[in-house]
Amino acid sequence: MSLEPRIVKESFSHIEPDGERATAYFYGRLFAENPRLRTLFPPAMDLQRDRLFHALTTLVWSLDSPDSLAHYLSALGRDHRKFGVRPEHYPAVRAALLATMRRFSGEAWTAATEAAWSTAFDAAAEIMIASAEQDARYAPPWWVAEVVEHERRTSDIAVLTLRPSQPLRFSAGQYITVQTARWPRVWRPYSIANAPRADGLLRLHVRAIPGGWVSGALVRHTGVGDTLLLGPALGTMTLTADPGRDLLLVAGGTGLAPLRAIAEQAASAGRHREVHLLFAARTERDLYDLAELRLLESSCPWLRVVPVLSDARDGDGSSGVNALPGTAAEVLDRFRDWSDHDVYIAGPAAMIRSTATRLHELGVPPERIHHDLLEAEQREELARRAHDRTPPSVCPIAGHTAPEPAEATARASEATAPASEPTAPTPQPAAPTPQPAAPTPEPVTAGAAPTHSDRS
Ligand SMILES: NC(=O)C1=CN([C@@H]2O[C@H](COP(=O)(O)OP(=O)(O)OC[C@H]3O[C@@H](n4cnc5c(N)ncnc54)[C@H](O)[C@@H]3O)[C@@H](O)[C@H]2O)C=CC1
Repeated sequence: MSLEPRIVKESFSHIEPDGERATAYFYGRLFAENPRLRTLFPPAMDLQRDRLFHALTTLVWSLDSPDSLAHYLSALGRDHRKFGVRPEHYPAVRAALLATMRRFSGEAWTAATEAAWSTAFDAAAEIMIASAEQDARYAPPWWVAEVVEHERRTSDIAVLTLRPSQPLRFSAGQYITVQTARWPRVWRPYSIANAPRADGLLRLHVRAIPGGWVSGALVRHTGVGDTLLLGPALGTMTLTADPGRDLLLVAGGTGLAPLRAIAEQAASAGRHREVHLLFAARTERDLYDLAELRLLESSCPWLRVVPVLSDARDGDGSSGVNALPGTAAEVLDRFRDWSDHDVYIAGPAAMIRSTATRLHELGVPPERIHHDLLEAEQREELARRAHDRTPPSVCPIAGHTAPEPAEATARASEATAPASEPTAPTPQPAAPTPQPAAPTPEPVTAGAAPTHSDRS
């Protein structure tokens, strides 16, 4: 049977306003019919519901664009290997999903709607399963990586250098998900801040956000010699083949990470494209990588680095680093005509929006402005919800000591990542050595959506 995007979208619009209740029903149904699956998930399911709904929304609204849908689902299938998802998990999810749609569509649910959803789910599952199987031929489901350098650049920002135990293939601009021994089963996304290197090392820029379990652990409780788990590289904001255009890179805060990687990639590509890198931060203190960027700049005549400080308008220290006052969007017209450049933007969602809008006004065609706005928005929404949540009365992860006050709120939300099978536990602080060859089974919906989600 052929895909019926119109029917699927129409019926989805019935449940979309009721998404929160529908996803709660979905998981209730899934676990009622497959009690064994419940043990694979953590007690607090709220963030997990958000992720499922995001994945479903992406799927439904991409049905008209088969290429981008296939790309999205392939990445989702590959990424789900780290949860131990197997083909036999899909029918349980299919049954729970159809039951949910039926329940929340009311009289709008017909035989034709059911057939359209069944076909859409089967097509999606087929792509995810095939992608996972193909990936399994040359890559592990996850990587074990040793921290070989840990630099605290500010009180809340650290730059980590990691050595994966096996080669981890990626393109400059992509991100990986990270799990710490301190928070088993909780994965958070971080961009890789370097282009691929012969020695395989990866760098991450991490800001500890309020209520962020993983970011707090990576910045404050991780050191050289510690072990992390990494998921596969994901994301589409990569450098386009050199069309002869120069580059403008606009970074906001730790959004610098993927753009640094792209600058390095451009440098290694032979003909040097001229690169302008605007590093926008709030205060001079937040220019956590400026010293390194200046070093890079001094050895690369094609690179120009410009710090921009939004909260230092009255000469309160910005002069020391020769920064422009204002936001990235506000200073764009002080340089040159960007209309013949390829532009990449990374940082807070609002900063991406205002910068892209301004560039458009300045004559840069939209197809030359690259960013991950949708992921940034979802990431911030998840981080906001995580911050708003009340802490659980008991620690959700067996064997952990009581949370520190600053981490308590985070636990309530970040414990929503998929849990692993008891027989093959994910690494604990004392024994952080998972076996890539023996992934732990997870339901297919676990960790859905490469949201890049909350970079918390
Ligand atoms: N760590 C990583 O690997 C990556 C992080 N990101 C994202 O980048 C963001 C960086 O956050 P922080 O370092 O805390 O940055 P921040 O909040 O300190 O802001 C960085 C810059 O963005 C500007 N900005 C912030 N809000 C704005 C608004 N509403 N309108 C216009 N400009 C605004 C600030 O003025 C500043 O110049 C996070 O959302 C993070 O998720 C993106 C890619 C990679």
